Amino acid sequence: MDVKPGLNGDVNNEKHTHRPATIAGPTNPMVTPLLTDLYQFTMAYAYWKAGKHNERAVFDLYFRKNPFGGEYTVFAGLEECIRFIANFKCSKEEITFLRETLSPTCEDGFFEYLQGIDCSDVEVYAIPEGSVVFPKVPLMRVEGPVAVVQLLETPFVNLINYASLVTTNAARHRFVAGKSKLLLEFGLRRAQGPDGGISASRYCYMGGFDATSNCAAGKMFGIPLRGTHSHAFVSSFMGPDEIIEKSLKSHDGSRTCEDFIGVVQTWLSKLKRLSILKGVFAETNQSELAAFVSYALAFPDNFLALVDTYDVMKSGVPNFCAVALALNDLGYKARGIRLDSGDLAYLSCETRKFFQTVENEFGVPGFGKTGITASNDLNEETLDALNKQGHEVDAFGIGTYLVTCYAQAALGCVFKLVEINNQPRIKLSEDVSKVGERILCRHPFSESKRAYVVPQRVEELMKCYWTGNIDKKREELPTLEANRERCAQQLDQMRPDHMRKLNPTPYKVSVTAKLYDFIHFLWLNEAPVGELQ
Ligand SMILES: Nc1ncnc2c1ncn2[C@@H]1O[C@H](COP(=O)(O)OP(=O)(O)OP(=O)(O)O)[C@@H](O)[C@H]1O
Ligand SMILES: O=P(O)(O)OC[C@H]1O[C@H](OP(=O)(O)OP(=O)(O)O)[C@H](O)[C@@H]1O
Ligand SMILES: O=C(O)c1cccnc1
Ligand SMILES: [Mg+2]
Repeated sequence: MDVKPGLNGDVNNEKHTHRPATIAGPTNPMVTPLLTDLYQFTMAYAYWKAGKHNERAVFDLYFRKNPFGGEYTVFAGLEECIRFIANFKCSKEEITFLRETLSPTCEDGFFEYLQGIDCSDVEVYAIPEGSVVFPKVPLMRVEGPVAVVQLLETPFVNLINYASLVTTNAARHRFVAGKSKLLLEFGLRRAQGPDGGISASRYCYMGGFDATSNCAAGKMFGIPLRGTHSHAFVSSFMGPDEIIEKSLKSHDGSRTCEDFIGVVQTWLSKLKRLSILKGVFAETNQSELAAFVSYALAFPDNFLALVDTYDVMKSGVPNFCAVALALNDLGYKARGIRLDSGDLAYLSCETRKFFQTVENEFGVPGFGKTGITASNDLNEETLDALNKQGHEVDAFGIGTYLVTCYAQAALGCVFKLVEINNQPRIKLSEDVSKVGERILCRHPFSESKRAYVVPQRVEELMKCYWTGNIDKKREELPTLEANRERCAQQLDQMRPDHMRKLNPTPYKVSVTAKLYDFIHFLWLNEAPVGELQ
């Protein structure tokens, strides 16, 4: 089943002028100023009490290690951070709650201050969402009054962590599956709660999946919806006698077949009589056939059957072919089958042979190419194993391992203070070099590792996504589709040896000689010097 919702319902798809008057609030209404750790509020109070709350601070958000044993990560979740700060305001109820929660010694002035704060003094610079990023490289730089930015730590890390992790997981599944395969995200039932499910669908699409089974995500983000049917549907039928309404109009509407099930039975007999299929199957399960016929009558344009409820080769596939051939008589093209158990490599190859036999024996052009979808606890390893064995699967439906990020539970993003009141300063802007200008690139920590490089392309990674200063240029938030394209383009530029699953070649991020000197100066400055007695 294939449904392509319109792109309405997503504020992202609204046409923005240069500076939209408003940015919509967070997708999840649970994302409020209180969605933070208690210590952010206690620190905010202590900053305020010390008269430090308005000191200008800079925090960097980054992660220390690529997930899944890989050499790359896809950055995601930026839009939600911007939606959050664009609408940051403590409600009266939230202030009352904080007043009751924090120590009774906290002065009233603090709560008046809290009531008044928003993020108009905050600036956010970030790498565009959907970019391929690497450990220890700042993904976001958040500048503003220290007490306010401190409150943003937990929600920002929360919004980036899973988003980037699951986008990377999706990208990794796409890399193993190959570009030609259709990837369907089927994880909602196994996701970590409703937000986990919605986020998984959104970010798996960004990371390279083609569609989701999650209707809410389809509506909210315009992600194409796809689906088949379940075993319950098949086992709910007792036999063909249950089907009362047996007629089906032809695709062009010119005629009506009054006994569709009769035509299906005739095709099943013809299949049975084919000498080439002797020994492949005999009697098929009639309740399964009834289920397939019913689904075909309901969706003649989009007929897809789950064929493993009883026996794939002895029942499911022949039953599917009988229904598909009857639909073909009426000008419909069946979409295909889904395999959800057993040896998916073997069964997909056997099914393909069966389809090709039908095409050759009955002269139905294209029948051999009827779609084969596979599901059942798939992950990077099983996709890789299927590739190595050889298979005939066109589409993979992936749930549990994808959306729960089973192979690694968290990315481990951090949000660290790097500057307060201009101390210490890292003037990255001065480090921008020019194309053709030879520069020394250094390993950030290993002194002997360095190389001269002549840049072919110079690109400023960080852009300003949020500022209250109306004279400053602020990047518009790209659509999900644009982020998805960016992600695909960036992944395409990666060398395959950095992408492979087993022992990928380390991707080297160097620093300029100037930054190297600066890091080492700071480092040495902070390290205490011992005194030998
Ligand atoms: N050819 C294959 N090579 C490697 N892994 C495969 C292959 N075919 C299927 N798998 C994977 O093997 C696992 C099989 O799971 P399991 O042992 O539960 O089998 P099943 O067929 O689902 O059995 P059951 O019918 O009892 O649920 C799944 O993770 C599936 O993705
Ligand atoms: O296997 P996943 O990657 O999580 O993909 C989603 C699974 O969810 C559905 O069945 P469910 O697992 O609910 O029941 P089943 O195992 O009995 O088919 C579907 O048939 C898939 O097998
Ligand atoms: O549509 C499907 O086939 C589907 C959807 C969710 C989970 N498993 C399968
Ligand atoms: Mg299952």
